[in-house]
Amino acid sequence: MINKQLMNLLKDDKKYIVGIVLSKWGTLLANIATVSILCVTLAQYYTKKEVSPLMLFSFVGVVVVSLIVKSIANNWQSHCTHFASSRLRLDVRTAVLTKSLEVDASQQTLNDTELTQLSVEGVEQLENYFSRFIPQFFYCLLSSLTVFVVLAFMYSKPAIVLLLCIPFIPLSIMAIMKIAKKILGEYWDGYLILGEQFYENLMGLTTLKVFSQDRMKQRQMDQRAESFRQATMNLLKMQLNSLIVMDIIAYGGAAIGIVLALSGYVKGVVSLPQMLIFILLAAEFFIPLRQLGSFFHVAMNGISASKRLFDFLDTPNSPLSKSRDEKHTAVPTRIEVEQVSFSYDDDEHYALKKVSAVFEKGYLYGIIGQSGSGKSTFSKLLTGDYTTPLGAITGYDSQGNTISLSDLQDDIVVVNQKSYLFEGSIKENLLMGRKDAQEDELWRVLDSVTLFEFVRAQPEKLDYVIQSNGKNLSGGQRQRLLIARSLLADKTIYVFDEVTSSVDSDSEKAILDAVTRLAKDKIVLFISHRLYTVKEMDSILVFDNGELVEVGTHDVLSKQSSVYQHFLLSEQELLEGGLDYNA
Ligand SMILES: Nc1ncnc2c1ncn2[C@@H]1O[C@H](COP(=O)(O)OP(=O)(O)OP(=O)(O)O)[C@@H](O)[C@H]1O
Repeated sequence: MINKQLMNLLKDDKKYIVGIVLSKWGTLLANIATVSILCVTLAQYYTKKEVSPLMLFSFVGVVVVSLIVKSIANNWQSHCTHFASSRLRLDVRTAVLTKSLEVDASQQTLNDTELTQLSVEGVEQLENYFSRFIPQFFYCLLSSLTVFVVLAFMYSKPAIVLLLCIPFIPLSIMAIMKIAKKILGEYWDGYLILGEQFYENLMGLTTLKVFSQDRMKQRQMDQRAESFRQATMNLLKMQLNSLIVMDIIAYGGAAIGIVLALSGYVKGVVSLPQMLIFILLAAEFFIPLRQLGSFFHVAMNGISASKRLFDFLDTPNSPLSKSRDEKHTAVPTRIEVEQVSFSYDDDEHYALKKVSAVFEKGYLYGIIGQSGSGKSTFSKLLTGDYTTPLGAITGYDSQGNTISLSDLQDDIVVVNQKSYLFEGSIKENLLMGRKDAQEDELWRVLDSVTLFEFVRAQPEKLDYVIQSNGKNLSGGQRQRLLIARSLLADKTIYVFDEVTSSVDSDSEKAILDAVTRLAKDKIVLFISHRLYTVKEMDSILVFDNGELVEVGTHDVLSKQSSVYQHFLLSEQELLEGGLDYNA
């Protein structure tokens, strides 16, 4: 019932749980005092047909003090609950986000949608575990003991009977837990799959409409929603059934206690006030346990969500991940790639096979190859999206000192098809590259990608608001803005992956000019499947079927490399003589 791994999450916040338990206990003591004085007063009135002034004074005094204690305890309880839950939510969400940055992409057990759902809804459910279930669990132990002592003090036999009924509730909870695990597993699976499909269909809605597949997808979603509804109903059914079982135990136990107290009174073993106190407190004996039962169901949801979160948090970190505080100072001027191989599925199919290459500062490297030849995989290994134990990638500074790949990655900026522009002003998006950049620097980078005139023509200038992922920009403008942001970051190594693949010829020229200027004092890798874009570059690396087959300038390769010549020929045919490469 108490999950060790979950409890470890609380760290220093255990004091809030103690606070909640003590405040509940304070309320219970106040209740016991009120019930006792009420019963004694009623008994006096019943036997003497009057209430003495002292008794009345004691009654009012105890009720007022109890109300004050209860009000303080309630306030303290909400304070502790608030802190316990808000700190926990923040801690878990931070842990999940940090982990998602540290895990190698190939090791990710959850996709982005699942991660979002678990971090939002899953963490909310987890909060119930800590702020409701756990305090109630400890409170139950304390309250049962307290009420037992009070009742046993008056009439021990029925008090012991009540005590013997108690284990039935945890036992029934444990029995239900076994059945609940499977039902909750189905519930969460259904929830995550539904969320994932909904998100995917939303993202691809235009495509679905274009191909008239939206109705079909809608039907699929309806089916999924229906099975999720059924899983939710099964969960509710299970919860209601178990609550009935717990009600029978709790109220049945209280009824037995009341009957025994009444028979004790009839036999003259207990006095009238004792009998009344017993009757009223018998329910108090079971109510916390009954509440524990209902909190348990909510908590089970959190435990089930936490299992998935813990599986994710237990994923081993990428060997390249490191603390954000560790900063290296050496500036890389050379990268050596030695015999690097990589397979996505750890099987026989290698996306990269024994690739060796050298990249130096001040040079622009074009990387080309047919679709699927391994170009992007190569860039993902450089940037740390994926890691491989096969081969080595090492950096060197100008003195020849080595720089590890993880340090090297601090100096790499990549622009690819997945690079994102956020909803906000142009300025805000640019400042993500370097937050302390001055306005004149922003204009300079805009100018270097020929966006200066476009931005200046906007009435809001740099405050012109772009929609999410640059929806209100043309493809070329979007791509140029992404490059401007990367230039502002002023890193040492740049990887541009297919940045000209979907832009007009003016944007393409602007991008190529900017990249060529950048390479004068940086290491720049430019991945493209269009040969003519890399023709002027200092060195061209030709990938074929995962292998680096040729390296050289256009002039050398076009004379010596059969793969390059073949590539050249097929592209020329495709463009139907539109470009003369040997010009
Ligand atoms: N995430 C992935 N999981 C499994 N296999 C992958 C993954 N990404 C790429 N591959 C495979 O790895 C091989 C190399 O792909 P890669 O994306 O590196 O090629 P590319 O040269 O960049 O192609 P393109 O020019 O079309 O982008 C291909 O066989 C591809 O199917």
